[in-house]
This record gives sequence, structure tokens and C-alpha cells, in this order.
Amino acid sequence: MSARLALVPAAGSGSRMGSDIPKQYLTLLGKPLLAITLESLLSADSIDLVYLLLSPDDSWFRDQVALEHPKLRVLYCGGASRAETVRNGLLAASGAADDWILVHDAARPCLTPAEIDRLVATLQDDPVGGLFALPVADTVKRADAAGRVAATVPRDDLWRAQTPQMFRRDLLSRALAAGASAAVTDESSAVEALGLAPRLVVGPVGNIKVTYPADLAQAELLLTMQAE
Ligand SMILES: Nc1ccn([C@@H]2O[C@H](COP(=O)(O)OP(=O)(O)OP(=O)(O)O)[C@@H](O)[C@H]2O)c(=O)n1
Ligand SMILES: C[C@](O)(CO)[C@H](O)COP(=O)(O)O
Repeated sequence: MSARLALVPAAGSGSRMGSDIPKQYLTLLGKPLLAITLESLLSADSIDLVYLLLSPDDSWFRDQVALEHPKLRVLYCGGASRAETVRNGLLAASGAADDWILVHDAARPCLTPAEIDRLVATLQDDPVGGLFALPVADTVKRADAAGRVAATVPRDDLWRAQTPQMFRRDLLSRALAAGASAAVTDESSAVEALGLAPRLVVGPVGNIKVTYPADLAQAELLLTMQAE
């Protein structure tokens, strides 16, 4: 059977969070956010190895997290963009062309091991691969330059992409080799650019990305509810 590897890009600066340290090192319920994300992936039976992708000048992981686990590999290979970090990680992580690669944002700490196993079970026979995503639940507006409504946009076919995003290593490497343009904000968009259609798998509502300060309280609430 093909190996299943998780790649965790964690080399961002967290500029929208506006904190003194990168958001992946902020504390949630007494633990670094990054440690929570990693522990979930390391606990998932469907994942064989977890590659953590850090910035080359990261000292926080060693000083503040220092997590060790037989399934964890730490690479200091972060790039200027998320796509570049993932591309560097793929080049550095050893394995076979048909390995399944699950890329999961360090900044999504509320994903449970059971949900990871569900994604793997859903996609392991898929010819392309796919991602967790959620159908858009609100009415969607397009804005003009003055911040007024220019149009109401039909949302029947709109989804919000989450992670993990799961593709075979050879396909993902080919997709990301073309370069990390600004439009490539997730792995799916790189695969789509090859003319392929990744599968959308309805993701957990609680699989939020911690982006702004208000997301920290929401993540703590979700984690508290999971622990009950
Ligand atoms: N050069 C980069 C940029 C982002 N990421 C990672 O990609 C994930 C999703 O990115 P995002 O939420 O945008 O994180 P940041 O880039 O850190 O945040 P911001 O855009 O607010 O600066 C995060 O886990 C982040 O650490 C990365 O590994 N390398
Ligand atoms: C990959 C991602 O989490 C999908 O929603 C997201 O695109 C990454 O964050 P960014 O804000 O686009 O950098």
C-alpha cells in the first residue's frame, strides 16, 4: 500500500494576526498552537509520517515546542510563500512517486484524527485526489472600489477550501514545479492548473484557520468542546 505522508507548512509570519511571534507559536489552552496541530496528525492511524516545514531561521520550535515523536520529521525548508514551502518540503521528504501527500496548514489546529482518517478513506481510491472544503453558507456580494455592493454573486457552486489537501506525490510535484505564482494559494489550485478536477469532500465546520486575533478564542472554544 502507498505511504501516507502529512506535510505541515509552518513557515509563515502570521502578519494578519499582528502578534510579536508567528501565530503558530501562540498559546491555545496552555499549549503552542503548532503542537496541537501536530499531535492530531501524529495520532491519526491513517498517517505514516508527518513532515513539519519550518522557516530556515525558526528557533521557536526548538526552544518552545521541542516535540519529539517517532512519526515526526522536522525540515527547515520554508520559502517566501506557502506554495514554495510545500514545494521545498516535497523535494526534501523522501519516498515513492505514488505516496499520498496530505498538506495541512499548521494554522488549523481544530482538525481531529478521526476527520483525517475520514478524508484518507474517502480519497484513497480517487484518480486525482482532493480536499476538505465547505459549501458557502452566506449570501455573497462583490464589492466596488468604494466598498459598496456591485453585485450579488450566485453561490450554489461556491465552496471554501480547507486543508488537508491530498494528492499523489508525483502529481503534486508536477503541479508545484511550474512555480509558486500568487494565484497558487493551495495545492488544489496548482493541480487545477494542470487541467484536473480535485474532489471536494465536505469538511468539518470546526476546521477553522487561525488568521485574525478573534480566531484564537474560537479555536479555544472548539478545542474545549472536542475535549468534553
Ligand atoms: N511562506 C509561507 C507562508 C505561509 N506558510 C504556512 O501556510 C499556512 C497558511 O498560511 P496563512 O494562514 O496565510 O499563514 P501566514 O502566512 O503565516 O499568515 P499571514 O498571511 O497573515 O502572514 C500557515 O500554517 C503558514 O505558516 C508557510 O509555511 N510558508
Ligand atoms: C490553503 C488554505 O488554507 C485554503 O483555505 C488557504 O488558502 C491558506 O491561507 P492563505 O490565506 O491563502 O495564505
